Amino acid sequence: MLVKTQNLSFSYPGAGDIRYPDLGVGAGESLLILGQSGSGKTTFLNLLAGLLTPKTGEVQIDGQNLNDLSNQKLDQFRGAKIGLVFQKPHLLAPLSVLDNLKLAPFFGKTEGQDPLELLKELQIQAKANSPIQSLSEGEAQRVSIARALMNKPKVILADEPTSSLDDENAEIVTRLLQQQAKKINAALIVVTHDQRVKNLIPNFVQVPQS
Ligand SMILES: Nc1ncnc2c1ncn2[C@@H]1O[C@H](COP(=O)(O)OP(=O)(O)OP(=O)(O)O)[C@@H](O)[C@H]1O
Repeated sequence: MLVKTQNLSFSYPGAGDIRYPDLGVGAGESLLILGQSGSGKTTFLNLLAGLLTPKTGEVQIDGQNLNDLSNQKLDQFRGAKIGLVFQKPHLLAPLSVLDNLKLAPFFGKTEGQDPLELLKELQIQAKANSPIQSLSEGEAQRVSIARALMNKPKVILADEPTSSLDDENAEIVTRLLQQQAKKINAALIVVTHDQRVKNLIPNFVQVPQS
């Protein structure tokens, strides 16, 4: 299993515990995280990425228990092993598409994939030298997927990646995420409300744990 969780719970100060189902996601597998608004889905992704520390339980990514890593080691581990995709692409607007992609191996201290090859697969190679601020939302989201894939992560975590996209782009983005995850044999975990994504990825867990 590339992603394994056990007995995870979390609480924000002054709020009750959120309890999470145990997960096991293998190489090339995709899983949706479903649940009502405010149920704790984004918190779950942040726990899986090691951006939050659980109240109880543990997360294992590629055999590494995140609780056992110092903050500095955790940052490095995340950069090398985890690709993150958010609802709105967090890209550096004045930089070109290519320069945004090149930042990922720099921060992850990895060699990285060939960014031009990746842009070709995501059908946006024509935009390689364009500044991010000149892209449409669908194009920018594809660039953020390319950036998440640059270090060939073991795990791809995506939080509502299609919610600001029209039907055509939502389907393109979901299919590209699945194809790329399969190609690099990563585990893909997607938080979504989006029926268009649910139609393409059948496996899911529900938050909170019932
Ligand atoms: N930084 C924070 N401090 C305190 N409470 C928080 C914080 N972030 C989230 N919460 C609360 O924790 C609960 C879970 O939030 P979370 O964002 O994980 O839910 P979600 O299922 O992703 O919601 P949505 O589907 O609306 O995005 C919510 O009640 C939210 O208000």
